[in-house]
Amino acid sequence: MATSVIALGGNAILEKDPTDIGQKETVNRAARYIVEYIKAGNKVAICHGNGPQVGNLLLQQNAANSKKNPAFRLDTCGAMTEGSIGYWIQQGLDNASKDLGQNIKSLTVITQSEVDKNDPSFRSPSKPIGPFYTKKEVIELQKNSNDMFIEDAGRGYRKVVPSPKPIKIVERDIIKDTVNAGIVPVVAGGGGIPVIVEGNQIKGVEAVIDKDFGSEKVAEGISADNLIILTAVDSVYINFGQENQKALNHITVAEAEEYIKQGQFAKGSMLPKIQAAILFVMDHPDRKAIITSISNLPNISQNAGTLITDK
Ligand SMILES: Nc1ncnc2c1ncn2[C@@H]1O[C@H](COP(=O)(O)OP(=O)(O)O)[C@@H](O)[C@H]1O
Ligand SMILES: NC(=O)OP(=O)(O)O
Repeated sequence: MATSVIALGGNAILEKDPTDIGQKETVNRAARYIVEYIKAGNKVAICHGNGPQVGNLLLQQNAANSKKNPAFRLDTCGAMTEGSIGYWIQQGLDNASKDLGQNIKSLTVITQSEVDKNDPSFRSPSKPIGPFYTKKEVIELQKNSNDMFIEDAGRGYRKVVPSPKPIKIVERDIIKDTVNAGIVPVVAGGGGIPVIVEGNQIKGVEAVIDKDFGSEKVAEGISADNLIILTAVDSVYINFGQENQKALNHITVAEAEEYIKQGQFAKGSMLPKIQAAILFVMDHPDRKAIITSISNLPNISQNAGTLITDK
């Protein structure tokens, strides 16, 4: 029985409809595919992104900010998205499981990821969160705030926040026990809540971890065979968005590194997925990383999506 970490992208969850109902519909669709995947004989841990969701939540917090009802900080907002998206995924799995005659049990682990307080990303925000804006809207927004924005993979501008690399998952042992007990854990949402360790104390920090790196850490921690990253595109492309774009069916670590050098993968979107895939499969000929869309999950055994292997 193979063990897979399946990571659902935040933008893939909030593809069109930003309401909770709309996002739940996408999650329900994904949950059905995941239940089918488990039914076919796979053990699974589920991770998810939170970029759009945590950014939107922060906007809601700030819009209502007052002395009596102060806005929460980013680490707490991250925890809130682990709860809300975990709830959507658990409910989706429960309902799909009943529909498909399975007895799948799942549970959400509010997960913390330890980061280095000196991580260079604290000085150089790079993680896009929240909605996409036009250049004109950004100029307006910057009149009243110090927020930083970047252009995100040809889709518009987004606010960026620090995104330190996860060093280790605080709850890694319990996650492994859960998988071994045959329960599907929903873990490391948004890459895990970023925390630093001071002495024997853990403390939240204001940042958003890239869920691709968080998922990779989970995959390492549970000795997974496969890291499956589900996003809004069916495949990874070279010359993405241009007339001559070409889908990549299978690449090795060496080829992926060459494409990175050529700048083929956008920072903050496709690049971390490829980097996480490389980290996972490098020097592990038995491991596979697959990047594809949610709707392609049923087709990955027929070579859908982009497969990344060591050699
Ligand atoms: N080379 C590339 N191949 C495919 N997609 C790319 C590439 N470069 C950038 N992208 C963009 O990256 C997006 C995936 O990143 P992102 O939206 O951050 O993912 P997530 O679903 O994890 O939130 C794709 O939907 C696509 O718009
Ligand atoms: N935290 C995170 O990486 O979220 P996305 O997958 O939504 O970018």
